[in-house]
Amino acid sequence: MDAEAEAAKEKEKEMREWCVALPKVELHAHLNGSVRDSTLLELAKQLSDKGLIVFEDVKGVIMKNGRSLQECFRLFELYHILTTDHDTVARITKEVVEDFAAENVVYLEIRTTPKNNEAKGMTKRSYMNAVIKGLKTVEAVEVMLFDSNLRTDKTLTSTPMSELGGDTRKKKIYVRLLLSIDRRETTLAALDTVNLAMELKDQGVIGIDLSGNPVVGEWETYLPALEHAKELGIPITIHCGEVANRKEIQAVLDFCPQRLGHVCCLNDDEWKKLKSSMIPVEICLTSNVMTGGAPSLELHHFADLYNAKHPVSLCTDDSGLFSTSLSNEYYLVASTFGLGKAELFQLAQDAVEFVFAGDEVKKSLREVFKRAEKELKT
Ligand SMILES: CNc1ncnc2c1ncn2[C@@H]1O[C@H](COP(=O)(O)O)[C@@H](O)[C@H]1O
Ligand SMILES: [Zn+2]
Repeated sequence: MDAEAEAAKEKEKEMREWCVALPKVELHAHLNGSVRDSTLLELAKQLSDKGLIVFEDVKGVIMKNGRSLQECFRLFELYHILTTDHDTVARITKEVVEDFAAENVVYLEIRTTPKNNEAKGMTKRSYMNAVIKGLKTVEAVEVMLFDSNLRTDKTLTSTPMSELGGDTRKKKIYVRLLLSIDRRETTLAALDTVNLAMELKDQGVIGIDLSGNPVVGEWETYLPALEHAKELGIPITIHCGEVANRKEIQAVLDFCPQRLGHVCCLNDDEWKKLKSSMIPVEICLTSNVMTGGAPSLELHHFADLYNAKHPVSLCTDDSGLFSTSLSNEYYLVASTFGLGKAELFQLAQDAVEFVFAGDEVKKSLREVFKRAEKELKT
């Protein structure tokens, strides 16, 4: 390798490490899309030992690189076969939190679809109990799940950055849950999910998401549930424009949720409407490029929104499925759009304002960033 290539490699390494050290806020992460490959393979092996699947076939699918949008939803079918029993749901939740905390995510909203599965004796409520149990078993890091943590925790605002960033002592991470309505669900099932979110609001659940295969289902089916959530004052985020469904994109923009995911296939009028709405957008670069929502990283609509000073927050969507991490998404923004460290820091910090958690949490997170600014060289 010549000296120039060597220097470029060194520079990339330094920037990647800086992106890991940067405190980050993750607002769009699906639980089952964020499972480690090693865990999926282990679960597949167990089912194969019981003769329920053929390990080699499943391994090929899990490790495959191609991830078209429709392939993703076929993969989720497989993931759900592997993960949907109470103990495994608790396990993957624990691991997902640990993985995000390990790369200095200081606030994490995990979204997941509560599932009924009669064969496993699972109801939407028992599925969520397993998720919450998983959060409580995290050991590698201190999970701040309740607002009451803030009253008992006097140390967070005075915790040195070194503790939040990869030191031997326990790091802290705020975790909140969003309940996803899957586009395959009926109106009644969607309403059940909203009611469950309300029941679990003292257990870390703070919002509702609409997701699932964008070529399936009708907006009118979920609307009563989304309106019910709005009436109850539950914050809502909606997957918008993963495919060019004009009628639905219009309806979503008119609905005015608190946040939007993706916004890939908007036409000029919808784009204008989005920008004047100032609704924060969860940007998922790798996911959009892999699934064809954006033609390439270079041509991703992040640049347009960022330059227009539209509120945006970088997110992973499905870090397991797309083999990415939030630090990698920040690195991609630096390497693709030329943002420097000061701009990346600002981008990470701005996301604090779009979290669904309350003012006390925001205040603590602002403190985290204030301290980090002094310690992280920008
Ligand atoms: C790639 N872009 C995407 N677009 C739409 N929905 C997506 C998604 N990625 C994930 N999901 C939604 O999240 C579920 C998996 O996590 P949970 O079982 O809920 O934890 C998927 O089944 C799908 O409904
Ligand atoms: Zn998503």
